[in-house]
Amino acid sequence: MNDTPAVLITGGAQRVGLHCARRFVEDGYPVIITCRRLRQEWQANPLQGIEPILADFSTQAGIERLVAQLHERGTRLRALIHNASLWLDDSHAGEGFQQMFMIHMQAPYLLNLACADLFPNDQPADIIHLSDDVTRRGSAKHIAYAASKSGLEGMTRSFATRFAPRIKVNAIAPALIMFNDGDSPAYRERALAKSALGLEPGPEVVYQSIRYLMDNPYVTGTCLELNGGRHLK
Ligand SMILES: NC(=O)C1=CN([C@@H]2O[C@H](COP(=O)(O)OP(=O)(O)OC[C@H]3O[C@@H](n4cnc5c(N)ncnc54)[C@H](OP(=O)(O)O)[C@@H]3O)[C@@H](O)[C@H]2O)C=CC1
Ligand SMILES: Nc1nc2c(c(=O)[nH]1)N=C([C@H](O)[C@@H](O)CO)CN2
Repeated sequence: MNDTPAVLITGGAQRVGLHCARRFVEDGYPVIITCRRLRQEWQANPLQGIEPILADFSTQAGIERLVAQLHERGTRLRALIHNASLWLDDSHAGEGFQQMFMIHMQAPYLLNLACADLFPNDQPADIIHLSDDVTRRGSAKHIAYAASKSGLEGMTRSFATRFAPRIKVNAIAPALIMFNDGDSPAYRERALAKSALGLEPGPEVVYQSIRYLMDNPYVTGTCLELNGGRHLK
């Protein structure tokens, strides 16, 4: 059995998380991802080097089940990457707020507290929170989403203080990384125009940012901007 500590990516079954999971495998890391459902396509094309664990963070019990599973199987962690996310607008009102609080704040909070002991003491250790550039200015249409991501960024500093010097804790605040299939041409044009660089970079820039934070021993308690110069517009 490979006893190299694993990289755990929550919500890693698609898009940014799955890209990063595959890149970590290419770079020699064992990878665990969480997802709420296994993908049909994995029957014909199994995930190489990536172990999926079913986990739903919409309830505290679901989060605690993941904690128990990781301890029961003796998981050792190199990095815990909180990628799982719901991007809901405010038409979802209180239910949406509750769900995004659970996924963007409660799950990282409980997992960080309960899984800190899974990091070996004598090796580099990282926790990385995936936030959003929207925390910089807020969002008129995603108030609850922005609030929950702001809370996640605040926890970055708190956990960095609590876990230093053993575990580094940082956040990444991306702006547009990759569109969703249903995004209209008009929406895409508007989104691209919001940044100085005006591009849809794709998920590799997130992997590069994660590796920067993991490979640099002198960075903790920070939030790395990854926004194409949106703050310049
Ligand atoms: N894409 C972009 O342009 C941007 C992304 N970001 C951030 O980067 C990260 C990755 O983005 P992206 O790949 O688009 O994310 P997705 O919207 O594709 O969501 C990632 C995963 O989150 C998981 N998830 C959702 N709800 C729950 C839940 N209740 N319990 C457990 N897991 C859940 C889903 O897993 P499953 O499908 O298995 O249920 C989903 O696959 C996110 O944190 C996002 O907020 C920030 C700015 C821009
Ligand atoms: N969980 C998600 N969060 C976000 C997504 C997404 O697809 N899933 N997408 C965005 C947008 O790209 C936005 O940054 C630009 O329109 C934000 N967060």
